Amino acid sequence: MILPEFDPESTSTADLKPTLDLLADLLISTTHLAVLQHLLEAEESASYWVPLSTDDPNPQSTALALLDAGAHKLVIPLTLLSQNPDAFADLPVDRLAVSTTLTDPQTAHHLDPVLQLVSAYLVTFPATDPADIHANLALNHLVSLGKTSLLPTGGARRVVVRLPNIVSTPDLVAQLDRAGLDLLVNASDLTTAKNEPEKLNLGAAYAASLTSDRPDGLFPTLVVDERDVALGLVYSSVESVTESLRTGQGVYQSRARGLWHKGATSGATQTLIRVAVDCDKDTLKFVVRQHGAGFCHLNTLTCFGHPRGLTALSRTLQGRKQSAPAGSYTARLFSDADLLRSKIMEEAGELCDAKSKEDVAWEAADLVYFALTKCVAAGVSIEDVERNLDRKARKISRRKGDAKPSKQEVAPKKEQDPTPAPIPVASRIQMQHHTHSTLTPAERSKLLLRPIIDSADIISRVSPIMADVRARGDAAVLDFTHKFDRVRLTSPVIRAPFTPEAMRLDLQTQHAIDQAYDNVWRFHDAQMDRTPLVVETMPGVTCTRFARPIERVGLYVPGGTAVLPSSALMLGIPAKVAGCREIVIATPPRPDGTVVPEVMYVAHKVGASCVVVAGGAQAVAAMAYGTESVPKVDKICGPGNQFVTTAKMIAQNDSSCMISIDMPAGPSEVLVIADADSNPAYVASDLLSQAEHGADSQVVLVAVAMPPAHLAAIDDQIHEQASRLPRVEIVRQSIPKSFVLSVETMEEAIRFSNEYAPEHLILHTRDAEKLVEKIDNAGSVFVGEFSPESCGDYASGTNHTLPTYGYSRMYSGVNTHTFLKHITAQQLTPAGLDALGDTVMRLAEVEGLEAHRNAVAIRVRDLRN
Ligand SMILES: NC(=O)c1ccc[n+]([C@@H]2O[C@H](COP(=O)([O-])OP(=O)(O)OC[C@H]3O[C@@H](n4cnc5c(N)ncnc54)[C@H](O)[C@@H]3O)[C@@H](O)[C@H]2O)c1
Ligand SMILES: N[C@H](CO)Cc1c[nH]c[nH+]1
Repeated sequence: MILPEFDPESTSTADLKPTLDLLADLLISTTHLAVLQHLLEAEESASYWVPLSTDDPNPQSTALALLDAGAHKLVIPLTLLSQNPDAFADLPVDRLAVSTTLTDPQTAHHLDPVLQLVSAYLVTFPATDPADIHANLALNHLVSLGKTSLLPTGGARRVVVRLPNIVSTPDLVAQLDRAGLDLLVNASDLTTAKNEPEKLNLGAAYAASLTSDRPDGLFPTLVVDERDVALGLVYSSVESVTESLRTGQGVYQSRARGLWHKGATSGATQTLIRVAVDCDKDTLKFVVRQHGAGFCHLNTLTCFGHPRGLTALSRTLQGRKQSAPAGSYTARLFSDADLLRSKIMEEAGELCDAKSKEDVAWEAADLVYFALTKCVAAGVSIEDVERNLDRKARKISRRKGDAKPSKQEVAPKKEQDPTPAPIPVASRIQMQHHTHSTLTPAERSKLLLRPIIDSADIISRVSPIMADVRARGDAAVLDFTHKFDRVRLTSPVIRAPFTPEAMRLDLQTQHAIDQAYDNVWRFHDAQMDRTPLVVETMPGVTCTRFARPIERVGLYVPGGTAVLPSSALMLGIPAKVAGCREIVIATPPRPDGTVVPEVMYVAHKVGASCVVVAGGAQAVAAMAYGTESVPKVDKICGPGNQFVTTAKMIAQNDSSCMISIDMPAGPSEVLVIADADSNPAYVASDLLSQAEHGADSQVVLVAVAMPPAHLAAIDDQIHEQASRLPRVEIVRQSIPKSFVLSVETMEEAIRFSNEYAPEHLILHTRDAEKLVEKIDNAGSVFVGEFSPESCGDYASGTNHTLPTYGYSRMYSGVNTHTFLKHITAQQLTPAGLDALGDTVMRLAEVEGLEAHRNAVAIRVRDLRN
């Protein structure tokens, strides 16, 4: 067989790539990790062999990362493998190949010691004479290695040779094949075109390895769908294989009609997904995506009738999605996400409870039905799910597979693990890169946007929750807590005074909270408006403005993926400084139904009247409308996920509950401006500190006139630091959605940042303090390399509840004024009224408001008589 070699960084062979993918095995000739990563992520059906570089400083972890990312075979240079065979000894043999160049045939035996470690040899012979292939000592030795025993996982070792000084022809392929050797052919030497005789035709080269035991020389060809369901049996010829690869369609050899482009007349065409050959190379398998009524001329999917099982269910659901009658149960399932969610949860519960074989099969079938409905509703096919399973199966570093804490009814109390987390090995964690000068205006505008949230969908999920809490009060809050937080509580409220046990902390934590409290208090206390504003606008006319606290405030402290006692400080302190009469704190429960002692301690310090043990929209609704036990408040403040933020917005617009909110404070973001003076490790650490908040966090690096090596150092730091984080799985989701923007000047950087209006802005630049006056939009600015955002997040004094999504253009972050309202007053003396009277009366006349005019006229008349 041939093994094509493809260079992803060369544009000249890019057009051939989709065809090469059809042949399954493909050697990718780059050791550029980011490029490999990108290819592996996009891979749908091919099997990539990827090389490991001899220069790799940590080949063992790169090997694991590449295999986890989906590489089918890792090609390790012989020097690397021989130096440290133990480093690769635990990796699966069927996923490893060894590569070497043999200038001296005598050195072929150097390959012997690694025999047990690999399932393939990739050997380059720079000086092989084609006439001498069989006589060649080294090749013969390789042939014998290839025939050495079966692999532990089944299958045979492959021996692939690269003969750079020999022109590749179908005859050469056939000759090598008979000796048990495969030929490596560079993609630039291959073609699918009919009129490029100087190149090797891919179809002819592929077919050269086939043998036929039929008098007509045809090859029986099994046609299957992507799930390997047999659609029918046909025949192929060299010509039809060539044509099929050229067109990417199912093309066969009809014994009656010659070359047969399947579906050309019926419309039931096939997209070719993969071609494979059986173990003795006399039968082909074509994996196709079948279009139209089906493969069979009788309009059934297969020549053996209609499909069964998952294929049948998937097709039925696809059909129903197109045509289920409005109002039918299936149509409701497709359109009502909550109904479908409840069914999936219900069936999952029933499956867990099932005992007998029959019951388990019955309940599993029900669950699969609703799970597949969810897939079809989301445009996901059963083939997509199987591809996903296959990808997961290729991962070799396994997760422990414990249930997530939020999915356990009652989780044991977390113990602090004294050993540092091991470095999780997986694919490279990397931000996208853009260059400002090459962006079109549309591309630039797109970078200014945040990941889109389907607000209509979230509103439709949050509104029923809020309505239910409004109607059923505590009972609804408890039900939603059970549903979303998996905890069955008896009361949603813990009232002050809180018990010492509930607030018990170790001394170090208590000291840290106390110090943060003092700094945040100092900064917010300084913001307090204690002295009324008094202005005599004209003699005898005195206007004043004075502040009063908002009486009752509700503070939301997030607790979904991380519990944030720091948010309790950031909200509770300004509320207390402002003098709010009632402070209510809401936060989701832990799996055991309690609230973390750190939040309880802060609640106590700020004088909260109670802690509402609920999260999400139900907590917001409880504080907005009030329930039997949750006090109704006048204003709700605090950050949270999309459910929390949407609930706050809905409540604010519902005049029946009369509340206000602080601002939309959604998923955390940071924009870092860094220049060539910056420290790559510091820059990366700041970006990661926000990327770890949630999968929807967005972090941006604006790199000013930064040399490529400096940028690469930041990239490397991001990967290295991220790989060590306990929340690496979250970072893995947020970092690829985030981006680096290279700009040439500081002016461009500031302009972009002001338009982006980040929640946090960090300046890693020379003379950073001089830039501050140029900042027009940002929630909070961190100036210079020794001012990490973490200080503001916890303890320096500024507030961390800040506007996201670009709302820093018009909103301030939480501050003491958030909890105050301002009342104005005025007092006029007789002389003042006499002096101002005519102006007011004239303006009232202009507006046609006679009673307004009269209220002044009646007094002025007295004063002037
Ligand atoms: N902008 C800021 O100032 C700031 C500050 C701190 C945190 N944050 C952000 O706050 C967010 C906190 O989010 P979180 O999820 O960790 O905690 P959270 O407390 O905001 O939300 C958790 C709650 O969401 C509810 N929920 C979960 N899934 C649901 C579903 N499918 N339907 C309805 N409700 C559901 C549950 O009741 C759960 O208790 C993060 O995005 C973080 O970045 C922002
Ligand atoms: N960075 C968050 C504001 O977006 C606040 C926070 C809390 N804990 C840690 N950080």
